Amino acid sequence: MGLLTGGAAPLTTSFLAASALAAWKGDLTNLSKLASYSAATVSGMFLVVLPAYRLSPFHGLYEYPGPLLHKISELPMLYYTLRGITHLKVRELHDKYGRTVQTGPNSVSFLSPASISTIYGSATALDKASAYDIQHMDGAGLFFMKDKATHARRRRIWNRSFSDNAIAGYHDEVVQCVEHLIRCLLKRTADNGKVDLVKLLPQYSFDSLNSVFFSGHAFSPSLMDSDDPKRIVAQAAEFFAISESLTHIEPLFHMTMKIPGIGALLEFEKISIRSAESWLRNGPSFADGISHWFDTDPSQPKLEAADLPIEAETLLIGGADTIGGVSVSVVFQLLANPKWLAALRKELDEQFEGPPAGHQLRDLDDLPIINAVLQESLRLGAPLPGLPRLVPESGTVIDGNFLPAGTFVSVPIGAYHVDEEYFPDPHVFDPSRWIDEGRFAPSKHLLLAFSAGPFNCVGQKLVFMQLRIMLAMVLTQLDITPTAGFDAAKFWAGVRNRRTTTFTEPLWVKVTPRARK
Ligand code: HEM
Repeated sequence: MGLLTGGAAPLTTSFLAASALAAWKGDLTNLSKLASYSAATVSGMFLVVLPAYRLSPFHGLYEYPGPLLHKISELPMLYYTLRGITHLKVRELHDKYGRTVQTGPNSVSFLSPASISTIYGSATALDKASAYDIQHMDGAGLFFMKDKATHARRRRIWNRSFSDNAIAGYHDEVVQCVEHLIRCLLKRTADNGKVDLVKLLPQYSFDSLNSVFFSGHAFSPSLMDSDDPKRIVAQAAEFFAISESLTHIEPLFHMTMKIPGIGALLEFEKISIRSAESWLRNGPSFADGISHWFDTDPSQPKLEAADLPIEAETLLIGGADTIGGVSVSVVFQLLANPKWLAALRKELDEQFEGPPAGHQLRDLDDLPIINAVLQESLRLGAPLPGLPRLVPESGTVIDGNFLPAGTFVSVPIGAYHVDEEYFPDPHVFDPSRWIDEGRFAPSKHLLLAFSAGPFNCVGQKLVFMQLRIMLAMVLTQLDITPTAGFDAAKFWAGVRNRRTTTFTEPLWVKVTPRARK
């Protein structure tokens, strides 16, 4: 991960000190000489010695295939991340070098179900890598916890918000938010003749999370009404993108955070702190998501109030930014694949006569097409990239390869999801790959969008519930037509991924009340 890692840090330091001192020869009268010898030595170190070491048989990853530039420096991966194209570039690396590729001086990427099981799976899961230290808020948050025992204790608290009962309790809030979305889609179309889904759907997603988890106390007014003048959606995405990029220059992270101007990018941390304080001040107005963490049952572990800000940050990014991006992807896929839009509408029309009443929306779990459409959209548009894990002291064997202690390993989600061997015709949007004998079959293939094992996504049931309700209500009540000039290939080529999915192209549509035949 880091520029100085790759097993070379001790070697680097000793070499540096020894060569600068040797050149200086103890001449106390000329300290500036020491400075210039040191500068020359540091440059030599970075330009010659470190790369030579990283390419040498003394380096633990010598045997691993990968491009020379990646073997000597983390900079290529940093560059791809800054451009939001890591998922595409890592796929290209695997196409060229095979199922195992060295992507950085100390990082190896694997592409196989067996490696998923070794790296992330329950029994053998490796620890989270130091990339998870890239945050500087006070308090301890689930997402950033690396120690498995501490993590498991906090996870028990979070799990309470995602029990079947808890999720059923969010149903009315979710329905009300989609009703609000529908009004907003119609109003923006009426006002401007069209509406940009890239802008509106993430606003909807933040509003929905605010209602469901914060009883609406995180921010006010709603982003769909205000059009987000404080740029909450954009700031969350920028925050996520910066964190992802900094994982490649991790040793410089804390230094970077002190640079004037960079701190302003952490405005999102302040939003999270204010959201937590507001919830604590006002309290829940129903059994909202956060209220489950402060359960009054004395036998249950509770969250410390001091940890709420960092957990609020996880909620706003992990729970809202993700669903926002996936909502755009799923609607885009339906517009780009009218055959599947028609199939989904048919399924919904057969299930409901007219727009479904709120209570009817509780029974969408068994409908094959709506669930398969979501699963397929998550395959092609998974928001999170590779999730780095750390090889323990003893080293480990993955796919028959020995990895030395301290190596960062991962399975790149985007590259895995378009692997021909596991997903034939991988770039084709084909929900039928998730349907078996007329039923939704999520385990027909291995989807990695929510990761696997002890650190997997705690919110996945809520994701499906929320997106199913959105699709069912919107498609039974509205007609959505792309505006003239809709270019599916161009839109999809503009998808960028840096832990957050962003879109360089707008998705303009016209929305009208549905004309029923
Ligand atoms: C489409 C939507 C979502 C996707 C694709 C997604 C994906 C993921 C993935 C891949 C991870 C593992 C991250 C890692 O190991 O670094 C994760 C973790 C997590 N997700 Fe999600 N997520 C989504 C929505 C949500 C929602 C709605 C919530 C909460 C409201 C949520 C809360 C979390 C939390 C708290 C973690 C950390 C879990 C742990 O360490 O135990 N996510 N998510």
